[in-house]
Parts: sequence; structure tokens; C-alpha cells
Amino acid sequence: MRTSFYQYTLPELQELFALQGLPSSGPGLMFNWHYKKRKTEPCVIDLAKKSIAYVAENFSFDLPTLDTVHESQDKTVKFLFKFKDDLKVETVLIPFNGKYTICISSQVGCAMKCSFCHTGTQGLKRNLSTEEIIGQFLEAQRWLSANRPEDDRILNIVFMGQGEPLHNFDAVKKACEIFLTQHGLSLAPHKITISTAGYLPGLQRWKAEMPKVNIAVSLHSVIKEKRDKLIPINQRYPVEDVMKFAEEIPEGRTRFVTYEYLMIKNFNDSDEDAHITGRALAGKNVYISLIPFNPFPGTEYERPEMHEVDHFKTILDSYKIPTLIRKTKGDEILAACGQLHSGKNK
Ligand SMILES: C[S@@+](CC[C@H](N)C(=O)[O-])C[C@H]1O[C@@H](n2cnc3c(N)ncnc32)[C@H](O)[C@@H]1O
Ligand code: SF4
Repeated sequence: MRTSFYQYTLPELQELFALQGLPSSGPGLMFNWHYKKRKTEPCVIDLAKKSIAYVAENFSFDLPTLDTVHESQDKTVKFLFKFKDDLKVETVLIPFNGKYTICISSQVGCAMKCSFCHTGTQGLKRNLSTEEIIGQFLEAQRWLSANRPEDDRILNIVFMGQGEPLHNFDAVKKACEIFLTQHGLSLAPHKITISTAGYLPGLQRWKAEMPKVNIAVSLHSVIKEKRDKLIPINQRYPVEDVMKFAEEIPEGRTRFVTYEYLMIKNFNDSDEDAHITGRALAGKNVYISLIPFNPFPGTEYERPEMHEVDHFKTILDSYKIPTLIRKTKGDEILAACGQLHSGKNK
């Protein structure tokens, strides 16, 4: 039975070739062909004849099917991809200065059930495999090259689509290794950000196994009762433990810990909330990304006015905490943070 080429890291492929006694140059050539040169048909250039035969017999190169594409006026693009079992996920390209950040999904749905998140309302259907994660990138890249060849560069990857990436650690880790491989896409580790709701067992593995990849922690409140309501896993992995762990920066790293703070009207957007957050984070090596709530059908929450978000930032500024307001993009096509969903019937 054939297995997907896109599930293998370079060392894994090298091991498979070595076991077959095939020339060791093959895996590097294949990575270069499929990832750098963006080819989808099997590689035949420079590959030994017996390697070509082995690849033809043992590997498939299928990618997820592109179900629908929506483009918003601000040039955000939302893709709905369908996998072999007909389950679907959304992936978003977010433009900035003629380049793109890709927001990738790691699961179909999500088990964390955060009360403010459209994906959370779906429950978890299943984890995505490495090739399904890689496939989102490759297909989005292909669409971009075909439709916007003048600005087709994807420079950053954020695991901020559907799912809790640290809850699908093995597949996400392998996908990151492939994104970082020199023969392949050659991304720098700081160009990849994994966002987590604070799944502590996954954070522990991140620190041990891939600390160079950026982490962003969804904070949203340092007040236990509020965070419990927003992010139910806070009851199991309390925010103090998550913050303490995330702030112990792995050796050799100088970057800040990023906290995402989702602002919900009349829930966590008061002056008092800002001061409590400011006092909890003052003097630490952290950076806050303020995200105004993005509404979706059926939600009980509302987005604060922009002047309220600005005011909240001013209070955090007074604690000298570097804070940025994340500009909402793609919300008119439900492509902004937390609005992704696999479609009504999935
Ligand atoms: C969709 S999550 C995926 C990554 C990971 N599961 C997490 O929670 O961090 C990415 C970011 O979007 C935020 N988010 C979720 N729902 C949102 C909404 N309705 N409006 C704005 N941000 C939202 C999350 O809190 C998180 O910071
Ligand atoms: S915010 Fe993240 S962890 Fe929470 S339900 Fe949505 S995708 Fe899952």
C-alpha cells in the first residue's frame, strides 16, 4: 500500500532509502522538488532509476481537495479543504505588505470547547495527520501562485486555525520539522507560531522537543472564574501554572512570551480587568496581542467598541507591557480568529 510522501520528515525518508540500499541523495532531491520547486507530480529529475521505481510503488502525492475559496475585500483568502473521509477544515491566508501569513488548522473541530470559539462548538472530530497539515500549506501556496503570482510568498505560519495544536503534538511537530527543513521550505523557527489554550502537557513537550518554534498562549483573563468560563481546560491546568511554565523561556532564547488577550464586551474588557492583567504581567518578558472578539452565528458574546480596546491598551501601556491590537482581517467572510468551522454538516 502506498503512503503519503508528505508525512515523512527528511531523516525518516533517508532511513527508508537506506533500508532499500538506494542512493542517499534521493530524499534531498525529492524534498527540493516537492517543497522548494512546488511540484506535485513525482520527481524524476536526477533520481536513480531504481529510486524512481521505489517511489512509484510506495508513495502517493495526494493533497487535500480544495472545496471552496472565499476572498475578502482586504485580500484575506479562506479555503475549505476536504480530506479523504469527507471531513473538512478551513485554512486562511492573511495578507500583509504583499506577503502572507498562513493560518493552519491542526484538528477537525476541537475538544477544548472554549465558549467564545466557533470551532469549539463543533467538538473534536479527529486529529489531522502530518500530510493533511502540510497539504493545507501546499495547496494554499499553489492557489496563490496561480491567482496572485505577483505576491505569492507565504512568510509566516501560525497554528491558529481549527483545533488545539498541542493536543495533536506528534503530527504538528513533524509538520514543523518539514516546514523547517533546509532542502524543503526552509522556514526559520521564529516564523512559525503555535497558539495554545494552555494545554500544559503539550507545553511541556514543546519545551523539551521544539523550543525554537514560537508559542503564543491564549490568556484572555488572569481571573480564575472568568478564565474557567472562557476556557474550560483552565479548571484542569490553571492559568498560574501555564504562565509560570511558559515564562520560563528555554535556554538560548531571548524572545518574549506572547499572550493573546481576547476582548469580550462587558466580560473581560473593564478597567479593572486591564489593571489586574497589568499587575500580573508587569516587569515580565512578555508581549500582549489584544484580539477584539470576532462574532459568529449563535454566540452569546459581543465585540467591544474600538475605543474601548484602545483604552484597555492604554492601561496596559501604563504598566510598560508591550501590547499590540490585532487588526481584524477577513471577518466579513468568517475567516478571522475563532470564526472557522468545518461547515454545518461536518
Ligand atoms: C482558534 S485558536 C487556535 C489555537 C489554539 N487552539 C488556541 O486556542 O490558542 C487561535 C486564537 O483565536 C482566538 N479566538 C478563538 N475564538 C475567537 C473569537 N471568536 N474571536 C477572536 N479570537 C478568537 C483563540 O483564543 C486563540 O487565541
Ligand atoms: S479557542 Fe482554540 S482551544 Fe479553544 S475551542 Fe477554539 S480552537 Fe479549540
